[in-house]
Amino acid sequence: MLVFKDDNEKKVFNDIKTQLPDIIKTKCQNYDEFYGHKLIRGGNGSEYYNEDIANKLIHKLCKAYQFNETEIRQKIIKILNWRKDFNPLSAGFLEQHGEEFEKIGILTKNEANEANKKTITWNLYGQIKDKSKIFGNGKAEKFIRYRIGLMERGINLLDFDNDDDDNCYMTQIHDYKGVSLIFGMNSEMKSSIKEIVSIFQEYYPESLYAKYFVNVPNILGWIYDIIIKFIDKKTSEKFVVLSNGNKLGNYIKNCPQKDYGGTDKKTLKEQALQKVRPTDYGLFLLQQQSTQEID
Ligand code: HEM
Repeated sequence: MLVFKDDNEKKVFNDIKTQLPDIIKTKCQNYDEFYGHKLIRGGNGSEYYNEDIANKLIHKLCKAYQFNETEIRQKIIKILNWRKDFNPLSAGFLEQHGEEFEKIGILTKNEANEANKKTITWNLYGQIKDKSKIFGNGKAEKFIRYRIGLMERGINLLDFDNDDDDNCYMTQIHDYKGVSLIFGMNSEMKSSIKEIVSIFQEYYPESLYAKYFVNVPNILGWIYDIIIKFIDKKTSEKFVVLSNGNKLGNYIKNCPQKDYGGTDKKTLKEQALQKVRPTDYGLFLLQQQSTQEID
């Protein structure tokens, strides 16, 4: 159910919903997909429109920008144009990113977990032994597409059609186990992190519930201090840093017992989802792109 604090919020939501077809037509190159779903009725792929889901996503956008109508309009234009140009659906479901990236990213979904901790993206960044393979010259762009691809697959595991709100945000975990204590940050690594963080902040509103950084050696606290400078307060309030990975079970009860101190006997690798399917509309758009490319 959509919750409005007052009549003004409801009015802003209704105004945005009414204006969306025109905004999308005149300012967004006709691109009407957000988080895998169709935001407006009619047009190409009209059979994929689901009003409940569209309402939920429009409500998310309103909430993200505190129901400020002008700001919501501007952000929608930015987000949809970015989605059209960057093509995160392709990064998530079509592109092959290479084994060196894939082995550090895991997605899990556990219905038994607490609300909005059911869908989890795990980033095993401590396993990066050779920084140059990920952040070396010219690699950064590939890494960014991989990371956004993982984000998109995570978004696809969320439920926007349920009445309850218990799986419409995701949780993310960074595991720095194994990280070298003399890990320096080269400029390419710093700028990649900065870019990913800014893409998440700008283009993935209301998607993150909580973010845990585990197995963080105290001696690397300076990295946190550098990165936190370019994170907005609304995002950083969701961060929890744990030097001991086994404490994660205090926050996510059913996470793997092994390494993370939860109750689930399955290891993280055993829990990892092998394949995530795009939404029907996402698949339709991807198929259309490949037909256009062949034409
Ligand atoms: C092994 C060295 C590290 C690597 C390769 C690494 C990698 C990354 C990457 C790629 C991101 C972009 C956001 C994402 O992928 O979700 C990121 C974000 C971040 N990292 Fe690390 N990191 C390292 C060490 C650390 C350490 C030691 C800390 C201390 C807690 C830290 C804290 C953060 C924070 C706070 C963010 C921002 C997250 C966000 O805005 O979503 N990182 N890191």
